[in-house]
Amino acid sequence: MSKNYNDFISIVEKRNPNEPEFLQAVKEVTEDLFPYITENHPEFFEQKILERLTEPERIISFRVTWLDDNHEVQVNRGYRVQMNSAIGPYKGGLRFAPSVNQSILKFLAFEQVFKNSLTGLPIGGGKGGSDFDPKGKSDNEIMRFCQSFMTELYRHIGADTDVPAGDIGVGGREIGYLFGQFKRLQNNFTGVLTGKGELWGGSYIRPEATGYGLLYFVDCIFKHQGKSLKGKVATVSGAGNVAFYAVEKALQLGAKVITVSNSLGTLYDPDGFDAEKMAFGATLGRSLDQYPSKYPNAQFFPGQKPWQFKCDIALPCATQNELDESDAKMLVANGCTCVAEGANMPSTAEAIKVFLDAKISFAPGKAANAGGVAVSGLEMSQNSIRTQWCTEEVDNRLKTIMESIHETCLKYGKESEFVNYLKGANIGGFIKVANAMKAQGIV
Ligand SMILES: NC(=O)C1=CN([C@@H]2O[C@H](COP(=O)(O)OP(=O)(O)OC[C@H]3O[C@@H](n4cnc5c(N)ncnc54)[C@H](O)[C@@H]3O)[C@@H](O)[C@H]2O)C=CC1
Ligand SMILES: O=C(O)CCC(=O)C(=O)O
Repeated sequence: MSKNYNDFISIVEKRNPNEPEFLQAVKEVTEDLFPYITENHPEFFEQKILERLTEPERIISFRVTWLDDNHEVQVNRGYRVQMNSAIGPYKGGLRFAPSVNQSILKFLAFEQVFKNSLTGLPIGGGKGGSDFDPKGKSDNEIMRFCQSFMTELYRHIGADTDVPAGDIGVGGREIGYLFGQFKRLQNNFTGVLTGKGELWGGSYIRPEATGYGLLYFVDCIFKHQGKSLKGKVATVSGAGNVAFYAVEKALQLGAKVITVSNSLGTLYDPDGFDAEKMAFGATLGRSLDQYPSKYPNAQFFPGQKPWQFKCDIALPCATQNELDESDAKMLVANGCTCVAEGANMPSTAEAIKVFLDAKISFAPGKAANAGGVAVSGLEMSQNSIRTQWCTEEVDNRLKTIMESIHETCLKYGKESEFVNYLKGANIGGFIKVANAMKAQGIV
């Protein structure tokens, strides 16, 4: 392998043309890994560990044909990117969104490898999904799509091979339809998916885990600085699974949350949300603009992002590249001291540079949002030993895992003036996978 970083990147660029998100994720990780390997593990260069890590073990792409409610034939494309299985079965969510393409799934699968390693659990990395748009579809259409998707995917996954879960556009309902079809095809009740219902093999706290875990991580950051979350003002983007439970836990920890958002715009409530307001917000679906009719101090800003509002903590929980350089500059100028990513790669490379230059606490998704996949890993364990742990047990384990990820980030990311959480997460996630690859030979 090339020991020159620019040569390495230009090879990856040539091998993956037209995949900007994947290249962005590779650069975000390998910029930290290259100097670390040079200094500590030059043997990884001979073994081409980085070149192997950036080449998926397998990519499956397939046609998904289904009938809509008007009896019209619809055709979508399905994918599963099986990125790396050095430390366990492939593990990672399925995304259903019209923007889904191979580049996005490869970036997500790549990130997942490091994230899953950071949890300390024996899970490899993968990701999948489809360009199917669930918005505006009936329940029956969603079910027919999920059944058709699984009719192809089932032959590539399994409890010890590859265990998908949810992501954008895939929640408990979709996991139910996917699981039902897998069971019908295989005549086999097995832990092949996580995020299952609590009555049929799911783990308590899985729906909450990503958002709760994010706040447990932020709590660690503040405690490490001898501070508390009490009274801190937080801005949140997104209004889905991750955002909702992030707001809930932030409120429980004493923070004041003033925004949520969706692709239509941002809802700003200067008085802060509370449990009752959140419950009302949850009834609105995508119509967040209806919220001020009940809480007139609030305002909906169509087409705008939450980062213009003064805050101590920013929690991007919507989607990739939703926070750019100008947003980052605004956050820093307004006194924000902590940005923790609930979404995967929500900050652009330029935004990250602004945060690192300003030496504020920047917690990348692979560390800060690892709580979701961690509880998925715990769901796999519960399925294997045919038991179900109570809510408190899972929540305690989640907290412990987030604390240990924070410790790993400190171990590899502590610099003289501040903690470089990005570097800490990149190196901490890499080391176990690289050593496992080395032990398993040239495969
Ligand atoms: N669900 C999980 O357990 C995990 C999810 N993530 C990541 O968290 C993010 C959110 O996922 P979920 O909450 O599960 O999905 P979701 O489908 O429940 O919610 C996504 C939310 O983001 C909003 N959104 C989408 N595009 C947007 C845009 N361009 N601008 C503003 N808002 C936009 C949607 O309106 C929706 O409110 C994704 O990046 C996902 O990969 C990361 C770890 C685990
Ligand atoms: O729970 C899982 O397996 C995957 C969660 C996920 O997709 C993610 O961490 O981005």
